[in-house]
Amino acid sequence: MDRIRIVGGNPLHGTIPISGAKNAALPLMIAGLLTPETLILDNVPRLADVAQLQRILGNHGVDIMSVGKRPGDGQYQGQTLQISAADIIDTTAPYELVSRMRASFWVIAPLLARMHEARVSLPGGCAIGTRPVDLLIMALEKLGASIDIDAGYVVAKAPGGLRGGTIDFPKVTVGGTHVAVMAAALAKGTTVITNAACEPEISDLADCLNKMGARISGAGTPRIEIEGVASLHGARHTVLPDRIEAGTYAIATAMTGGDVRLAGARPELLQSALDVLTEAGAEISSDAEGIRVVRNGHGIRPVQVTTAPFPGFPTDLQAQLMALMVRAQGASAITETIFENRFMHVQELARFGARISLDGETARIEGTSNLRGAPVMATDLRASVSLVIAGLAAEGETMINRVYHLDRGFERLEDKLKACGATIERIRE
Ligand SMILES: CC(=O)N[C@H]1[C@@H](OP(=O)(O)OP(=O)(O)OC[C@H]2O[C@@H](n3ccc(=O)[nH]c3=O)[C@H](O)[C@@H]2O)O[C@H](CO)[C@@H](O)[C@@H]1O
Ligand SMILES: C=C(OP(=O)(O)O)C(=O)O
Repeated sequence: MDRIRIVGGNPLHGTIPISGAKNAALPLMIAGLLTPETLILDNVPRLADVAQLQRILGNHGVDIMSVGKRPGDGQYQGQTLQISAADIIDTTAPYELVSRMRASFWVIAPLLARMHEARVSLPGGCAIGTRPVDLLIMALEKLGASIDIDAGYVVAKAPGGLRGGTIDFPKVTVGGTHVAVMAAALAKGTTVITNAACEPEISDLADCLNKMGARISGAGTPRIEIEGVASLHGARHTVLPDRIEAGTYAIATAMTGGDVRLAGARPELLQSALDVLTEAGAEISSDAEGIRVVRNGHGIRPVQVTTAPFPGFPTDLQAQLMALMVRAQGASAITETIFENRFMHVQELARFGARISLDGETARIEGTSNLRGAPVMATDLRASVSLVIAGLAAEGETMINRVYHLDRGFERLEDKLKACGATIERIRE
């Protein structure tokens, strides 16, 4: 299993190109199941999760062609995927494929909408909480599906096709909203979703579906209205930049000091995180090319932050912010409200000398300037990268084990950081 070795202490200087968003690319690829025509997606990141979803879609009979680099493309250019679901040959998504990734469960929506049946294993994904799918099931039931759980599989049927309905989510759910939007796109009649997730990845999915002939309005607000259509056609869409990757490198720069341009990042996608970083003492500016993060001279100020659905501070940046606060000049507090078990990084950060205590859903962090490199274990995707951030600032060597979590969500992480002066290498085993 690969490991990552870091020798900390170098400030970051340079430009980091921001990849297409994992959490947008996955639902967009799944949306390819909704049409027999070809969906072309540009700027798809080269990630383990994308490769895994290609296998899952392949199992349903989807033909996926990856167009490699063309002359003139930059070193970090995302790939173009041509997704053709002309014939869906299998409506089962098996445990062996689905258990590794949360988002793969969402294939249930297009399969049900187009084929009127689906049998999908209950999902896996990052171990950050129980992560039930009751609200996704509720949404499909509101659109007329009958659902049974059988031997670990969700078996969904809608013999006459789905019909529009009213879906009021009691809790904001990104996956629930993706599923409801995809299913409703091909349902007969109008669907209204209230308390919908407002994450930019929802708007990206809706934009793409509208290019495919769907009639969706209000995406990006808590009320989405969808007028179902009989069929969707092919389209071409560019995946939006990854706000979590951008936020991660912004935090890394604040952690080490330095001056980094995040090329292609869009500030409006992560304003709450940028505001927190400004409060912590980083200088942030942006222009048409991306975001610039600078921290020179002065230290890191402590902050009090609570995670919340978009536009609040994202839970997917909580671990990274905690790594930063480990080095703050004073005491900070971070409250996690989205997932009940998303503090797995706390015990690993302690190996660097971090002083963190947990009090229910709040972590209290006593900052220290004395971080020492250590052997650590990556536990989930964002926790893993928080260890990279700590390692970049710690004195001496850090060895991160189990980096396959990182490869799920960060494209060429070592290359991007090395280009900005970090001492970081992958040890392949
Ligand atoms: C692939 C992807 O895009 N993953 C993101 C997505 O995950 P995901 O879509 O799984 O997260 P949700 O927004 O659905 O989860 C939010 C909360 O709702 C709960 N819940 C969800 C569904 C359900 O049926 N019942 C239920 O109780 C969850 O346990 C959690 O406490 O949004 C999360 C919240 O921004 C991010 O951290 C993940 O990176
Ligand atoms: C939790 C994440 O991914 P998933 O929902 O796929 O587990 C994430 O992207 O941080």
